[in-house]
Amino acid sequence: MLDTVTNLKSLLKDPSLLCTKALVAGEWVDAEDGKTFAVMNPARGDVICTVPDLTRADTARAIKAAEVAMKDWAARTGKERAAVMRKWFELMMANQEDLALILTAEMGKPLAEARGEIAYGASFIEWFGEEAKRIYGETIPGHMRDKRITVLKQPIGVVGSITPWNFPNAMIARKAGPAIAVGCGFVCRPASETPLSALAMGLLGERAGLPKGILSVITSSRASDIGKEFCENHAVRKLTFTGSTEVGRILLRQAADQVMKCSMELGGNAPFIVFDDADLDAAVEGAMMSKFRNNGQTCVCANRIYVQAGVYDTFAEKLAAAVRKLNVGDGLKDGVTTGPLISADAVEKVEEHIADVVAGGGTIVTGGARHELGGTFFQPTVVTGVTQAMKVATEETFGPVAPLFKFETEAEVIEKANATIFGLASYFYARDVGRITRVQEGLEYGIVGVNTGIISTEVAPFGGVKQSGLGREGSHHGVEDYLELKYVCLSI
Ligand SMILES: NC(=O)C1=CN([C@@H]2O[C@H](COP(=O)(O)OP(=O)(O)OC[C@H]3O[C@@H](n4cnc5c(N)ncnc54)[C@H](OP(=O)(O)O)[C@@H]3O)[C@@H](O)[C@H]2O)C=CC1
Ligand SMILES: O=C(O)CCCC(=O)O
Repeated sequence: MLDTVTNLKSLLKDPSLLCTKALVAGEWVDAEDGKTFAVMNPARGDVICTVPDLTRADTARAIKAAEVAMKDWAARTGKERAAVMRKWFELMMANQEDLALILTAEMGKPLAEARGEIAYGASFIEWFGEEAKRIYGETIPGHMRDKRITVLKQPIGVVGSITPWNFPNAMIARKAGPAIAVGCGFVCRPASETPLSALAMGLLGERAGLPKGILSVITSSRASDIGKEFCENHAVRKLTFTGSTEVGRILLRQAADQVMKCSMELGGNAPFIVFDDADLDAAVEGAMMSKFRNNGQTCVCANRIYVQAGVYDTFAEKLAAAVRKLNVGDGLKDGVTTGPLISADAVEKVEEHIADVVAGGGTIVTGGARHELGGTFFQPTVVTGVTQAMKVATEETFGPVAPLFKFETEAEVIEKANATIFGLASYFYARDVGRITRVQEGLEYGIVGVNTGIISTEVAPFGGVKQSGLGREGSHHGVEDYLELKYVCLSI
């Protein structure tokens, strides 16, 4: 174990970024009961280090500290808060390489993608820091001659955050950014698989000048305990969650008891549609990015690829050729494009989906099995002959499997694309302007990528409809979920 810590530390320009204590109420601490849990490297299957396994009581301390600290923080001007956030952004970018190394070690994505995620995460801190200066209220013409109506926007209160392992930095940044920018205290509980990126962000936030207690990082293997503390502690006024729809539902039920405002960024089942008038090479490139980014482990990854009959075979050949060029391996090695899956469970789910396609009469064009590297490495896979009756049509695979469905007409594919409880991201490739307009309007999704496989940016509202979630993250809309409106009626 010590060897691995030393190895990772020796790669870092600033070894102090590899934190093995938790950040609670402005102090770097152990768990109150002294327990710890191990953080694994999914590419090597060994332990990187251990971190404190914090309890509900530790979380309650962090919440109390956030409640106290936000009084002064919220009273500062937007410009003052923006200055601290600017510094935080700059420190994240100055330490991009170290943060990326830590991220790849604990999560497995290739280093180039990890660098991209750090820049993406930092962009939310930068963007929302700038928004801190623009939290405008309103005046409304009075309803009587002697009445003046104003609407104030005030920070909602302490925010509890629960995030997944697939974006250990960016998912926290796009919640912490708006919360802290508008003046809230923020208590985050990163996924138990990936606490190290969160701790490093916490350390840089501290160095940037965030006041003690404004940001706590609760490392814990006891996810449901921490979720309960967030939902039952009266000081917490907002819960923000990214993860599966299943856990989102549990948290929404729990949060109902104290009528807490919730943002939920949940599962997806993204359709990726290729029409026969599309630029096929561009569509293949877009599908590669959308499907295989993060080894298929994002909620906006293409999950169902619908290809119009006339171009189906050609598209399948071109996609399979591109997939065969992917280089699977340890994300820390040069030239690797595709890391391991996060866990043995994830591998099993991928295998289950492929077996279900084959049992239903589908064909494996490339891949289809565990990778010779062993562990949780899996061959990037393309399957054809996929139908709406198969599991991949309704379940999120969260892995490197591109299932190709054949369709004939525009109306048919819109109906099939919408036949899901999810509604996060969708994509299509076409050139006819009438078709582009009809299809973007017809897709029941929070996000539509037209002739692009990448839609993520801090300047646009990210979020889903139906059972993919509630609320939007990013853009000027992203601060609204962290604010309360106060209507003031002045009689003169
Ligand atoms: N929308 C998205 O981006 C994501 C979607 N998913 C989907 O969910 C599937 C399962 O992935 P998984 O990571 O297990 O997602 P989960 O929804 O189980 O986990 C997300 C976060 O919630 C925490 N959590 C789990 N149970 C509870 C609970 N009862 N109360 C409070 N917090 C809880 C987890 O903690 P811990 O780390 O300890 O488990 C983690 O931090 C994936 O295969 C994918 O289909 C997953 C991740 C992200
Ligand atoms: O998987 C997620 O939860 C978010 C996808 C990352 C992004 O593109 O913003």
